[in-house]
Amino acid sequence: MQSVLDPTADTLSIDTGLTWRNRFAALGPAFSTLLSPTPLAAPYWVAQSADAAALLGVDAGWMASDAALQAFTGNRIVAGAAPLASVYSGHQFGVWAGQLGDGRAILLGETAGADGHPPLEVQLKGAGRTPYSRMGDGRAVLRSSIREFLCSEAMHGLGVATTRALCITGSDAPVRREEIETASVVTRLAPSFIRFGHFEHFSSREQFGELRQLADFVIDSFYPECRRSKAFPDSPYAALLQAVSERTAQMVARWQAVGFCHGVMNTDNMSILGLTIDYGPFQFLDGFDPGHICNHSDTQGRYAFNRQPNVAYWNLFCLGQSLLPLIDDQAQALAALETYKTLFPELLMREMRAKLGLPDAQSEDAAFVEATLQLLAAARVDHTIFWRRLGHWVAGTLDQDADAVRDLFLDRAAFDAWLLRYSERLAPADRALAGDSMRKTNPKFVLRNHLGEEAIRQAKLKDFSGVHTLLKLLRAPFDEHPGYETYAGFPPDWASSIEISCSS
Ligand SMILES: Nc1ncnc2c1ncn2[C@@H]1O[C@H](COP(=O)(O)OP(=O)(O)OP(=O)(O)O)[C@@H](O)[C@H]1O
Ligand SMILES: [Mg+2]
Repeated sequence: MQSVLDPTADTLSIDTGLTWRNRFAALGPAFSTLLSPTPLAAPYWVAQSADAAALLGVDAGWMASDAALQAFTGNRIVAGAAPLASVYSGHQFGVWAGQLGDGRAILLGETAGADGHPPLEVQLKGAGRTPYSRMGDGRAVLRSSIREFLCSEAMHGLGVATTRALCITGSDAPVRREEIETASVVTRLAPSFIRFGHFEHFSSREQFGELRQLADFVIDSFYPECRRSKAFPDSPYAALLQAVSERTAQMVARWQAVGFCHGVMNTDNMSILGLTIDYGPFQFLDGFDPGHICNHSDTQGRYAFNRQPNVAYWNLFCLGQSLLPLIDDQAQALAALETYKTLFPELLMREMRAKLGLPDAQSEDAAFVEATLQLLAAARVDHTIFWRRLGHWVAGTLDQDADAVRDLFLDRAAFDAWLLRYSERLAPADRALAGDSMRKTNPKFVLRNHLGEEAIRQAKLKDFSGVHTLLKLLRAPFDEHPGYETYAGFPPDWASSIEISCSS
């Protein structure tokens, strides 16, 4: 679908200073539709991530220009880019949904990368209708775009594999959701935006030539070691399934450790590179509730916090099924998937040991971690605050007698019994060292719903300072940031009534 550009606008293409190579576009028309974004009236800047700009290698001065604003809103053609919408399918809430595709995210293209900057795909989310928009309007609203922008950069700050966000622009153009809101575009970056759903698409249609082409592209571009796999010397595709299982295990283990609930783990929202993708109804846990459901539309709780590890396996299984025509041996596919089942618990245990500052691995650690989580769950103790305060107690810098941690629990006796057990386990550790490493894995700042809501409320009034402040804190969430204590505090009472649904 070729959009009609504003005839009064300067239609000369914009030079971003980047070199483009657009490999996904070169896969051919079975994979995507070439099209231009649909311009938005009178765009304005909401925020930019200087870190993401530095990663991409785009000039900081140029990012301040009107040309950048127009380019990243999709209002002007970018020289050298080959914009497109890709086709994928997927399972949504456990049910086969058939064809989906980029209904509102338009891939500008892929940079060639140079001088220490990796090649990256640049994608505009909310840039207009595509052949895959179905009933949708191709737009994203300011509210959800701010959440996506901030959470992308927050997750990177937390050390979670994720798509990145370069910038966010807004327009007063109205967008109808439950109420009339305004349009926004988030520019996302990733080495690739290919999802499990891309594979499911071609497999389900028995387009095995395209399936192989896609798998070869992913292997040669991102997993070249799969051609030399020791475990699967005869099948690079089984090796690919294993490699994706590993990356997914790493991603989900880190989610669980930081208390991140994704909310829509459909197979079309699972990255083939193991990146967190699609920040919709996500939530960081406030009080620790293992069964927490963050997506108001998820009535069955399929994507509850403690179900995420199993859902990831279910999704990998779908990917495995879609790769079967290439692997051609069910036992090999199952063996590749088995990697997730063995690796995930190991990685999660490693994360939990780090959170606890344990100096080594012992056989009773699993039971101790379980007891710790039960203690937190029983009192719905604030997840982020507990771990952060624990680190301070271990380091002995603040809170020598653990009062600040104890205060989080109603059942003081249960806490003291736990603390005794913990102290014994910690005894051989260098406390200063342990406390220091705990504060490098247990963040002080996470993007809690109420913090996002407050920044969104201001942004709707054209005050973007709340977004900028959150970005400053969340890009470095382990730092103390003196003066910003309120952003690290307990959620207000109204936070529990925030309802985040799929509407975005
Ligand atoms: N407003 C919209 N207009 C057109 N298509 C949409 C819209 N909202 C969602 N879709 C499409 O519906 C499908 C599922 O949406 P989902 O919420 O998972 O993705 P998304 O948030 O749009 O984007 P992404 O997964 O790229 O972050 C996708 O094909 C998506 O492109
Ligand atoms: Mg999606």
